[in-house]
Amino acid sequence: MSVTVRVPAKVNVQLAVGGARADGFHDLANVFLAVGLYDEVTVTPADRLRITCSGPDAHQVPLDHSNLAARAALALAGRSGRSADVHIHIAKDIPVAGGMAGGSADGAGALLACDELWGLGTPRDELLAICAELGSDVPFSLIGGAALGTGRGEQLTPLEVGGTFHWVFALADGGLSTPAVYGEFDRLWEGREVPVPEASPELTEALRLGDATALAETVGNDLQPAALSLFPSLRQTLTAGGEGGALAALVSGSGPTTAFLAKDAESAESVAEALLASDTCRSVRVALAPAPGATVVAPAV
Ligand SMILES: C[C@](O)(CO)[C@H](O)COP(=O)(O)OP(=O)(O)OC[C@H]1O[C@@H](n2ccc(N)nc2=O)[C@H](O)[C@@H]1O
Ligand SMILES: Nc1ncnc2c1ncn2[C@@H]1O[C@H](COP(=O)(O)OP(=O)(O)OP(=O)(O)O)[C@@H](O)[C@H]1O
Repeated sequence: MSVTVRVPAKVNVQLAVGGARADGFHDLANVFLAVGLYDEVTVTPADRLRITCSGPDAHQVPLDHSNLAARAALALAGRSGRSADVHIHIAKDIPVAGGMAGGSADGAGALLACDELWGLGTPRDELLAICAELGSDVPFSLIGGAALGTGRGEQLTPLEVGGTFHWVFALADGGLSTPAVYGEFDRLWEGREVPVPEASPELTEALRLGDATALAETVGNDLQPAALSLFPSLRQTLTAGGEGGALAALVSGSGPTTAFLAKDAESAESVAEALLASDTCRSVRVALAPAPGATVVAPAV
C-alpha cells in the first residue's frame, strides 16, 4: 500500500523583492509559474520515518529529518496525533539548489501523499498553512499553475494563464544557497531604500493572454544581480541563450539555474541546442508551463 504524488518545479516570471523585514525575510511580489519538470514522492507505511532518493542529483539531497519531505510528514502527523512512520521515496528530477523549488516540491508532495495514505482529508487551507510553515515556496508547489505570492511569497492569489509557454532551463555546475542570495541582495542595496515590491499588471495580462512575446518584455528577477554577483559565469549562459533566439533570459529564482522563454516548441529546441553548444552549462531541459500542482498519481490500494 503506497501513495505517489507528482509535484512540479517553478520559475519566477516576476520576483520583486523589498527590503529585509525584522524577521529576516523579504516582502515579495512573486509571480510563480509551475513548469513541467517533476519530482515524484512515494510514501509507504514503515516501522520508522525513512527517506530515500533516486535521480542524477540524489547524492545532494539530505536523507535525515532536515529533508522538507520528512518535515512535512512530521508536521502532518503531529497535527493528527499519530506517528510519521513512513518510508518516503523521492524520485528527483528537479535540479537541487537550483532556484526551482525542488525541496519545496518534495515538502508539498509528501504532505499530500501522507494525507492520502492516512485518509485524513485535511482541508486545503490547512494543508496550505502547513506548507507555509515549511517554507515560503511550499504553498505554491501544492497549488501549481500560476500565482502571485505576497508576504514572504506564501500568501497566494491564483492567476489565469491563457496559453502554453515554452521554457528552456540551463542547469549550472553547482548550487546557490537561497539565504546567501538574499544576503547578497541586502549587501548590494546597502545604504539605499529598496522600493516596495509590486506585481506588474502588464505581466499578469501577458500570462492571461498566453502571449509569450508580451511576457518576455515584462519578466524580471530582482535577485538576478545578487545571483550573478555570487555566480558570475551565469552571464555567459544568459548571453548564449539570448543568442540562441530566446525571447527572454533570466536567472530562475535564487539561481543558479537560468531560464529562457522561447516563442514555440521549435524555437525552444534551437535555444536548447545553442546552450549545449556554448558549453556554459551542465545540462539543458525543455519544459512547458503552466503545470498542475501536486497531484496524486498512484493512490493507496
Ligand atoms: C527565491 C524564492 O525561491 C523565490 O520563489 C523564494 O523566495 C525562496 O523560498 P524558500 O526557498 O521556500 O525560502 P524559505 O525556506 O522560506 O527561506 C529560506 C531563507 O531565504 C530567505 N528568504 C526567503 C523568502 C523571503 N521572502 N525572504 C527571504 O529573505 C531568508 O533568509 C530565509 O531564511
Ligand atoms: N527534498 C529535498 N530536496 C532537495 N533539497 C532539499 C530537500 N530537503 C531539504 N533540502 C535542502 O535544501 C537545499 C535547497 O534545495 P532546493 O533544491 O530546494 O533549492 P532551491 O530549488 O534553490 O529552492 P528555492 O527555489 O525554493 O529557493 C538543499 O541544498 C538541501 O540541503
